[in-house]
Amino acid sequence: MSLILTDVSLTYADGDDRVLALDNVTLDVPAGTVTAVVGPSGSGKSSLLAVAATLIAPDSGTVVIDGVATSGLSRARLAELRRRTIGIVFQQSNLVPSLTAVEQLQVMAWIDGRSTREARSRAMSLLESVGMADHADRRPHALSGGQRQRVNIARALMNEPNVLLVDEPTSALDQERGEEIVELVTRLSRERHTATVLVTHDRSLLGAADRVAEVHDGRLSTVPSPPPLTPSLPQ
Ligand SMILES: Nc1ncnc2c1ncn2[C@@H]1O[C@H](COP(=O)(O)OP(=O)(O)OP(=O)(O)O)[C@@H](O)[C@H]1O
Repeated sequence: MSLILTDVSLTYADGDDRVLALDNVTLDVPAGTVTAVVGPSGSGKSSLLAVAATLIAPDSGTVVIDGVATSGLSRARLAELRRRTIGIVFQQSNLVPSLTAVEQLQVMAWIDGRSTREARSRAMSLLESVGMADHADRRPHALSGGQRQRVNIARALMNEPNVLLVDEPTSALDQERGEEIVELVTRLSRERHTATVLVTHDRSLLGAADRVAEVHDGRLSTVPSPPPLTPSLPQ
């Protein structure tokens, strides 16, 4: 299944004027692939993610998720679609301070009305797949920025979404941790067949993405992917 945006335009009210945030954007993200979206501040990256997440309805154009056209759906139906189909990793870690890593994930299943035992075993297996099984009982304050981001990513996958939207996952991390997070997102997207969009301002992190799309003043263009990063040789 996939995420398809076709001719999407979005404006925001700005006093008596309107700001054009997305200008006829078309993007097709197949299952199991990662499209990285890069662009300068204010170019429309967050707007693109918000439209893909069905959090903002575009002025025109269509968003089709898993074959479902989202325009005209009720708020309740959109909320259900988001819960079941879309995993979102926000730029700011929004883990609950009082919950352990495994509980952060379990909450997602509780909201979805699933059984506690099944939720715990799925949460543990996801933490394992992001390299955090040993830290399952730690609360956010006892985790590093990169570890918190791993828990965020695992949590976004808890309800087995077909679409994964990741907003600037590396902004609080150094280069090496940033690369690890992008590689992790790519591996998980392939393993779990998610159609993934990853927004970043840092082009040097994009070696792992299948495709890079560049956004400027709300217009999107696909650019050739950079070659994979090669490890530097010892001196
Ligand atoms: N709620 C809003 N009301 C009015 N204008 C907005 C609103 N949100 C965003 N904009 C404008 O829309 C344009 C696109 O903003 P957006 O946040 O999508 O860019 P961005 O590429 O994500 O930026 P950044 O990298 O700084 O987060 C900008 O000109 C911004 O000022």
